[in-house]
Amino acid sequence: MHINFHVLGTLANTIVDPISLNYKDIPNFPVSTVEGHQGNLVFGTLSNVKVVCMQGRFHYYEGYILQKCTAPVRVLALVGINKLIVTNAAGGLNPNYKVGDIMFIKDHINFLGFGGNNPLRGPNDPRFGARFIPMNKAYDRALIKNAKEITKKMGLEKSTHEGVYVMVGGPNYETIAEVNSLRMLGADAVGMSTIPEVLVAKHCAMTVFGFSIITNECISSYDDETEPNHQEVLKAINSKAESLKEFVTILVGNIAME
Ligand SMILES: O=P(O)(O)O[C@@H]1C[C@H](O)[C@@H](CO)O1
Ligand code: HPA
Repeated sequence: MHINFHVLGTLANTIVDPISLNYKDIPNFPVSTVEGHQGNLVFGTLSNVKVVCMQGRFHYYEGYILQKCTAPVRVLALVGINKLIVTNAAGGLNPNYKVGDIMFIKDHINFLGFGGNNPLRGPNDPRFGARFIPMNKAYDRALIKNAKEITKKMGLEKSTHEGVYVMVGGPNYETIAEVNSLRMLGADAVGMSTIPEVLVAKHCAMTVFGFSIITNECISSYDDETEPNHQEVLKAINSKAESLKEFVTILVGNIAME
């Protein structure tokens, strides 16, 4: 199983018998350039399950093409990973979402993909998967159900949602008109990542579970004086790190028992 715990890099510290490889020491691997993304691939066990954890991911806005951003997912497939947990920091578009809430991703809107910017663009490599792939069942329903049961037992029910994630290119945060249009499209949370990795994971038939940590409430009024910033994003993530580590550890154990 692979856990993409880029933002909660501290999860990697709970991995038993860790073997950590710095991205710069892996041939042709991209390197993380974003604050909070540490840049290690950590192998070990969690809940007695063999896992690989990515401490740091790659974004289109860093200048990498999407094929490069998602290359690690294919590396993981080649080392035998068939289940992927993806996480991200996201702005809350849904007015009911508060900072620190968790949103299980039930679906996504691939804004970059609408124009054809897709990591699967180009000649298809049939060793990984088919040319045309369905995405209507991208996020595993059984794992969402399982995750809901865990957060309920942890007393997090009221701060947990199930919603639609939309990816924009970044690195700027959204204008007010953009926030309002993304809401109209039916998105609940907005971020700058995750979807390319999910596309590549689905191409090679991985089971995917994803969740967003709501790090800021998107600003939708011209009267609002506040501005989003990366420090508040990091602060919100850090404040949730312990409970999310517990959540992921239980989820991994449950998946292994299935
Ligand atoms: O890497 P993710 O998508 O989790 O983090 C979001 C998007 C940007 O990298 C950053 C903006 O604050 O947070
Ligand atoms: N917009 C886009 N990406 C983000 C945000 C946001 O408000 N917060 C964290 N990542």
